[in-house]
Amino acid sequence: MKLGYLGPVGSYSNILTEKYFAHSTYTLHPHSQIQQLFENLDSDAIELAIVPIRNSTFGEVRESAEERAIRPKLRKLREYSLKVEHCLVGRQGSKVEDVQLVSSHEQALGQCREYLAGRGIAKHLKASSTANATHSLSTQNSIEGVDVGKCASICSESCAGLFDNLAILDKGIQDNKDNTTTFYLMSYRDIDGHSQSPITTQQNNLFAPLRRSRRSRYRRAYASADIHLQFNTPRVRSNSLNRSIFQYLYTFFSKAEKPTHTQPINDESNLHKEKDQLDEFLSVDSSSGSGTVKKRPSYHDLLTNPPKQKQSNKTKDQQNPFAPPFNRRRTTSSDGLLPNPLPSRNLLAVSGGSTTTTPSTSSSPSHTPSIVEQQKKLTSKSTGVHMPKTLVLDLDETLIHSTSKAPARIANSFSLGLRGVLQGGSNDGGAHMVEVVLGGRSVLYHVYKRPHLDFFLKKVASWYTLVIFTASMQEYADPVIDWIDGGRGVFAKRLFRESCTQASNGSYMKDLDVIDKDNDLSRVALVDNSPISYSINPANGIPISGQSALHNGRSTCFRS
Ligand SMILES: O=C(O)C(=O)Cc1ccccc1
Repeated sequence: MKLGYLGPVGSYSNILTEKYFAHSTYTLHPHSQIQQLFENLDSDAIELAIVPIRNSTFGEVRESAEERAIRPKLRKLREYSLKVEHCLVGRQGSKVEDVQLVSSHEQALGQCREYLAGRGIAKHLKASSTANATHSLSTQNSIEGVDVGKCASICSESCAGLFDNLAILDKGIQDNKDNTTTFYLMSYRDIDGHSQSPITTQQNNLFAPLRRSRRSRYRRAYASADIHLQFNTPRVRSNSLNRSIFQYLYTFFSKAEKPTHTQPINDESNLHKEKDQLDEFLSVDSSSGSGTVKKRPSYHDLLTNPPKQKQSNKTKDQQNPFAPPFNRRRTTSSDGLLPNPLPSRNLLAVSGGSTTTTPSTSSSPSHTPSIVEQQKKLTSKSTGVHMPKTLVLDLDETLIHSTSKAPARIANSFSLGLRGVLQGGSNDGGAHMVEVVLGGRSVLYHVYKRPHLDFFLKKVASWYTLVIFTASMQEYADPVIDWIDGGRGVFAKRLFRESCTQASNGSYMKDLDVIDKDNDLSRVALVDNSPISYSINPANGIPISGQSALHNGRSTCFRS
């Protein structure tokens, strides 16, 4: 069987291919471009291809994602992991201090970014593979006008050993010592009788929004599989972290796939289920026609045509007669009405009845070790170069939806005096009840989790430091956060209304410097349904559709 890989000899794809396929069943065919691999699969010139998919440090392999995206019928048969250790390689006699230009595959450059920055190696040249870059270093006199004595490449140790005139200048230069690349074995065929349904369709829909220029290609390719795509690219200014979080959001479930180099992939249904969960989380509707991506509101849409509850020109607080002025914590308003503990909604104040104590602000049951503690442990092992990334999450309409109106079907039980019981955290009608006591009066909120919130939090908590930043009041938000945290300790920090900055029009903005003024903002992103929230740090914002928009007639959207 003909198996293609990204060559030439010495590339990481070659190392992996030799490791698993060096026997008589396969003839190995190096390719100089990832795109060629896919085209040869299309034309049947090769039956199988080893394709680099993603890296633990630098994320998705862009070309592979793009090529997979336009081939919904291509199947993943197996998955392999390769630990990747990079060397800086130069001509014999050259020194690290002299290197001005480094060439390699963009993945390798990305995986060594901090190393290169630390040594002032500023010129980076992308090559089709690590081995090709190294081959050029060996054979050319200058690269991009820089004398080859001042050039280097990044490749494996075994690749460096293939060239007599080259020497290893430094070893283990990847930023993350535990640097692993995942490869897929891909084919249009059923190999070894493993019948596979195409798995790429849904994932690919998720990649598709990333590249505007490729849309017509995607559209045509999908149309041939009777899948009709709609595109919507949220127009956010990006920094590398929110790009990577976008990538995560779009490819969430590819991370959930298990390494299967010894087993065929046969848990398709799980993969699809998990992907559906993400779609729902992101309000991508995969139920309306196979693989159709429902339009998510873009950044621009959100600014010009905000979700319903924000359509008025009035500020969040102006809309709400109960809202207190910013930065003035009080328990009663001057008009004697209850202050609004939430940032933006008109509330129905529920009065009367005996008041119960608001759950304590730090009442998370203690679990040892909590996710945050586990993460701290991991971080303390990491080098100073590897600072954790912080994912800041808005609360209302991003993670939860709440209302102070009793849903019709539970209104009766509510009036029968269930409140005392519910306050302890029971569910009724899918809602969790939170009683907020302000100024001696209480309001009961029905709080609904965004679908699959628990799964989402579990996943992101293992990758990022999580912070809740809400424009709601602490008295309301704390018990809600306690509930969604469920004693896991997923949130490292909680920031409330008093940490917001109020704009001249009264709306609340979230200045990310508040989290930690020494924090490097390139490592912080804020997921928020309201673009105003990240208007101080627009490059750090990740829009997400507001949950109440999802609520329209789709009660299943809010499950606990
Ligand atoms: O260029 C190579 O050697 C490849 O096979 C792609 C790649 C690059 C960097 C890490 C892993 C795979």
